[in-house]
Amino acid sequence: MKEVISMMRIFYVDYVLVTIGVITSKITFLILILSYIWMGNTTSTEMIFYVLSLFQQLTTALGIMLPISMGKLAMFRAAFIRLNKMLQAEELEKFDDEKCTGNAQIEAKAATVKIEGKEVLKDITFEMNPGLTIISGLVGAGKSSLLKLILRDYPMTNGKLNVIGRMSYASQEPWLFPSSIKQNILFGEEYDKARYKQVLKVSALEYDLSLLDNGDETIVADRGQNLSKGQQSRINLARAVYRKADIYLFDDSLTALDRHVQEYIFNECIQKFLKDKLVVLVSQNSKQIDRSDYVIMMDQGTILSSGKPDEIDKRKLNGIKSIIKENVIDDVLEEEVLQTEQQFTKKKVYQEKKKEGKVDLVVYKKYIQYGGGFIVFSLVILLYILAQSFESVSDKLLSKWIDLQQKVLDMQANSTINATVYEDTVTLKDNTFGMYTILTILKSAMGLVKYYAFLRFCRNASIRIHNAMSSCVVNAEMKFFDNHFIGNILNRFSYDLNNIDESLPFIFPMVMGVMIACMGGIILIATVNWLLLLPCSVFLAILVLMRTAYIPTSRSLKRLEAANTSYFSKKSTGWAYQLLHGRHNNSKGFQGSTDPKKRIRQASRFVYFSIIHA
Ligand SMILES: Nc1ncnc2c1ncn2[C@@H]1O[C@H](COP(=O)(O)OP(=O)(O)OP(=O)(O)O)[C@@H](O)[C@H]1O
Repeated sequence: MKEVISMMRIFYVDYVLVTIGVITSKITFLILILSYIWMGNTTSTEMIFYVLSLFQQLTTALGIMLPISMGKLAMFRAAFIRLNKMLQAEELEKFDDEKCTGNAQIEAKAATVKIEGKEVLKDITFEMNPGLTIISGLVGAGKSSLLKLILRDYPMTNGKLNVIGRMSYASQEPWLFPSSIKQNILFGEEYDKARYKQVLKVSALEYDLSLLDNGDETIVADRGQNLSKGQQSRINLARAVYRKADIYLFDDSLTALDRHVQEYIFNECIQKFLKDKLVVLVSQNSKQIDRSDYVIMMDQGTILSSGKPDEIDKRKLNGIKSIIKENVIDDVLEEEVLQTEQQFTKKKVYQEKKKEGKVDLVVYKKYIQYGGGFIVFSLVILLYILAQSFESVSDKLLSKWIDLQQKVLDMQANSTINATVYEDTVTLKDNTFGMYTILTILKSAMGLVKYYAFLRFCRNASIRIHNAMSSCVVNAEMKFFDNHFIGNILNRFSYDLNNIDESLPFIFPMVMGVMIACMGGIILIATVNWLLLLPCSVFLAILVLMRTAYIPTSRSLKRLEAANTSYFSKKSTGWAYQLLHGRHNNSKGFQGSTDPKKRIRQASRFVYFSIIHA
């Protein structure tokens, strides 16, 4: 609500500037003509209206565009300052990991990490070389923190860390973004068909994808709701494996999988596919520990013991083993995974669709109701009609006054003219001018009043729509959030509300102004010479024809853009996650130019602007 009020203030300032510009230009025109006549020049109605039409063009540039540009300049300044502040923000330490080096090593010496005053890692010393290193330990021992230290996500307070080689990381919580499964795996990396197929195989995804109608083109819903936990984990893992790297860091990536799948991935992926790489796996599985090359056991942020599996302190290993999930738990998990996997093809998720045809009348009706109702809306329209009547009558009076002025000048030149007739003409001329001046002031005041009334109407509508939407979303059943992408919901609050809050108050008065001005113009023309209505109706017919071609096209393009914008809104939530957890992958992530939704959105936007200017 505060935002809407602030935005409306900007509009008020914009419109006051524009109205002042328009009023000033009208008064300037009046002074210009007066000065011209008072200097003894003769005029005619044709000439005055010709000058008026030229003056109106000047008014557009100086009275409308200039004040608006000044307002936009202020907005540009504010945006520029904010952007600059963001660009000047402190950066994380950079390290070049663009290319694989072919050799890999991680070495830490007395590394300590302190977060918010707490020592998360203490005096960590190790050396990891190609082969499988398993980090094990109790819950909260510091395993994930150690991976984050290697990724340089956690800053070191003491000690040294040296990482050689390109890294790839799979987080403990599977992270998926709303796009196809394929895009989730590629994550901006080049598509290599052979490697991709191989990765699907070693990540045990081939069978799952064969169950889906669209295979790997199936869209992943928000938080991967249409996938089982196991499938999410495997896609998360496949993404890390697909990336060509020297070092692979897997944070508890296999735990959510059933026993057989765990074993399959451990054998096929970790032990075979990545056999020459430096692989770090967080695991508490004793079988995996036994088959690793190097083990680091952690407790309370320190390394309890490290070395080859048969070298490490068995007593400590036994302590760890006791908390390892037993097969009984694995079996329960397996059953759960199977159940969810059976459901997975049945789940229906709402898909954004482009609407067709005209906007329903009920939409306009609702908007008017939110703005204050039909009576308020009629009053606003009445103000517009009143302002236009003043405008038309003042134009008429102007032409009458010019004719009378000319008549008076002619009478002054002709000495035989009757004095009473002369005086009557002068009085009529002065009265006409008086009326014209009053109407010019009135129409200027009416211009301000009508804009203010309209903006208040729009502001009320915006606030009420916003409140109604918020209350609907807040009170919605959980099912609503399960079936709708968060991006769709966000899109309603950002893109769509933005159109209502910002575009409508600007465009609607313009449309009404032009419509009523056209009607006023036609009436004025009819009062001068009704025969002029004939060419007028030809132009009107051409305009209506152009409108019938333009409106459906622009409406359709706007809908296309909106339908594809939701996709970006939902990705933006992924972006935040990527910033937190995927930064180290240095991935191009969502920038992939192959994204069809992105292309459709950009193309529809471009065509829309092109047809507006055409
Ligand atoms: N960003 C952080 N801010 C504050 N404390 C943190 C942060 N990261 C980790 N810690 C703390 O450090 C300790 C180790 O956490 P970490 O997640 O590394 O443990 P873990 O061994 O991976 O646990 P789990 O097996 O449950 O994943 C915990 O006590 C945790 O609260």
